[in-house]
Amino acid sequence: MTQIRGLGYLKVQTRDIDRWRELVIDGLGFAEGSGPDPDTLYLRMDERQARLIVVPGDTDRVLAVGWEVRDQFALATVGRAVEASGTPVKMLDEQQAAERAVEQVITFTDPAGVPVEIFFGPVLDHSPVVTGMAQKFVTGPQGMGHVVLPTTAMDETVSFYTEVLGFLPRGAMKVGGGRPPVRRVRFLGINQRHHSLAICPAPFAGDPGLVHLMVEVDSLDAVGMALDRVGKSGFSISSTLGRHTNDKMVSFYVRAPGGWDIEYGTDGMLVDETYYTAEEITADSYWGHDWSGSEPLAAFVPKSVATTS
Ligand SMILES: Cc1ccc(O)c(O)c1CC[C@@H]1C(=O)CC[C@]2(C)C(=O)CC[C@@H]12
Ligand SMILES: [Fe+2]
Repeated sequence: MTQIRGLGYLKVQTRDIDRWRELVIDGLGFAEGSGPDPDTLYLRMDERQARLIVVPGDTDRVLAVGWEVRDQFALATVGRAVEASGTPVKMLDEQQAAERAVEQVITFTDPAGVPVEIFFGPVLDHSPVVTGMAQKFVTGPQGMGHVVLPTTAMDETVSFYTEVLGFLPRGAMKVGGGRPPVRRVRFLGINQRHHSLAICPAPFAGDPGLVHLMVEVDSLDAVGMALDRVGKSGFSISSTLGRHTNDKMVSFYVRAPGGWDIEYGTDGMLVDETYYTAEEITADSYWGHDWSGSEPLAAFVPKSVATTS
């Protein structure tokens, strides 16, 4: 039984904070919050102080994938399991926890090299969440959404998340034509959201360390309006609107500065663990999701020619 309850927050660094602001606030309708650093973008989706944190810097990369546990006892259990697996764990001090607006947080690096944080006790902001399209983000017991992480060490990374952190397999899809040696994207879940994490075999590790972040909203109209807005602002649409075969989400993907995507969707299914068995899908979508206009993901091209904006 996993202790992890959901994706809690995502912290990224970017070279283009102004463009990030246009994307997430003007385009996707995140609510602007506030936090300790005046130059950092704190983005609210719900009663949390921040779910998405965008920090200006000299590279585009993931700074932390934050996973939430119930309480201090669950946090200690996860910390012991990670240590026992041979991965060194650091407990952050009170000030570092306060910066993250949580009570307590531990950090370590996963086998893909992604910085992971496990926390409990998010600090709430009870002021109204004023979103750009009056939409509500679907969070709560399903967490913030999902992330897809690239890895050059597929087996180690999947073992770590399943056997050490207790993520549950939620199916897979063959990639790269499906010919031997067969490679699969693996979807992993920890709550009723079909997947909170997917691990994707990629040829290049390192920055940005992300394939995409998915956030879900409560109406198709908000998805359509966001698609219009980011298109008008000149952002590259990596994938057109479509419905996924596994989580049934209707979504589009927009390229963020840094060479990775934000998936913006609605109508995702709820998994009933009593009856669920892990499936292998043979198409990513029932309709739509045309990736043909996509600029290459940074995780799929060598560093020197990576698309970074
Ligand atoms: C197939 C699928 C199901 C549900 C999702 O939320 C979802 O994001 C996907 C696609 C995952 C993934 C991607 O986003 C980038 C392009 C990828 C790596 C592929 O080339 C196959 C799987 C795709
Ligand atoms: Fe996704």
